[in-house]
Amino acid sequence: MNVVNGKIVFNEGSVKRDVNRVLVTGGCGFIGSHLTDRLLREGNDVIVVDSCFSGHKDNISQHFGNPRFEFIRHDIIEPILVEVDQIYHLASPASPVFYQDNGIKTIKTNMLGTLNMLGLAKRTGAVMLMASTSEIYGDPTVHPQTEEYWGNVNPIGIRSCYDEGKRIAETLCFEYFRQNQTNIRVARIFNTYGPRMLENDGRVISNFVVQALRKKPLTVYGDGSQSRSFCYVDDTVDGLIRLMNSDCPGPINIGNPTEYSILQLAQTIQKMIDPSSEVTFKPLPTDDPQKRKPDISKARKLLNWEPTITLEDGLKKTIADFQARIR
Ligand SMILES: O=c1ccn([C@@H]2O[C@H](COP(=O)(O)OP(=O)(O)O[C@H]3OC[C@@H](O)[C@H](O)[C@H]3O)[C@@H](O)[C@H]2O)c(=O)[nH]1
Repeated sequence: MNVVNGKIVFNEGSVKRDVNRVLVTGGCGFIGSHLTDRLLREGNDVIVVDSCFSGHKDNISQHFGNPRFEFIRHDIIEPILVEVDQIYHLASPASPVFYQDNGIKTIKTNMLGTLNMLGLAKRTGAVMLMASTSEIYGDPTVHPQTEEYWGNVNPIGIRSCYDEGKRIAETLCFEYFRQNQTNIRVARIFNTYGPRMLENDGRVISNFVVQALRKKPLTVYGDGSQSRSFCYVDDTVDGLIRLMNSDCPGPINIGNPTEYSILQLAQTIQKMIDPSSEVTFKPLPTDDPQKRKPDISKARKLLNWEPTITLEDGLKKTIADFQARIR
């Protein structure tokens, strides 16, 4: 930097930084905290912004005291002024139990929160990665789901606060991209699991693991013929980072294409934890998607990414984590 005729002049390249300043919204959550770990490991400066509505400070407390790390308790439905180079926008309740608990808040987080993050990206010139979801495909009539599929969402159902919230978030991203050339990346994240899921999270893997460990029956909803494809969190995080560092706006499916019925999943977890545990059948929740499996051709081609961790290996790590946390 020089002062010429009383004015501050930056030399070319003088404002270039050798580290990225990265904002992670929802950084206290399950995926957000694993992402934060990896970004810090790779030498980035990380600011986590989280309202702690469904995330927990405990997930990031290992970084307190690290000068490269900051935590701000803030609800992104209100704007925030920070200077950053990259934004990973993950903030939103994601488990059906949590996002349905206060549907209006889920909509506000995804609509107003995304608007605020896009405004921040526009002002700072940061790249903004939107954590969208396979739920935007609703109860899909195309299988496996490609990014070209527009989805089958009930706009007034109990899941729509999340599904439509994420759909409007994607729309906002692409309007900012078209109107302002805001640098966006849209990831459609499929079912993800791993250490740090809450024991009362309500999602299927955490429910089954906790139930089997506590010697309670595994609660299969419906007849268990509905399917999902489960991606271990480290693979998901790797996909998000590759997408951020690519030049592809997306949308891109990030998920594991190996499909299981929910009954198969229950039997796998039973075998791994306690073969004598029971399965009990409960009513299927309204609008529960019948099948889900990502087509990841685009991620393979554009990001050179695919999941590397098998369900069995991922479950071993997840079970060990729950074993250490619960009695
Ligand atoms: O105890 C349970 C919990 C869930 N289930 C079933 O297991 C399947 C998966 O349910 P989950 O709640 O784990 O997750 P869902 O696939 O319904 O939704 C998820 O989709 C992708 C992400 O964006 C979100 O994390 C979440 O909305 C559903 O068919 C559900 O009915 C059970 O059979 N028993």
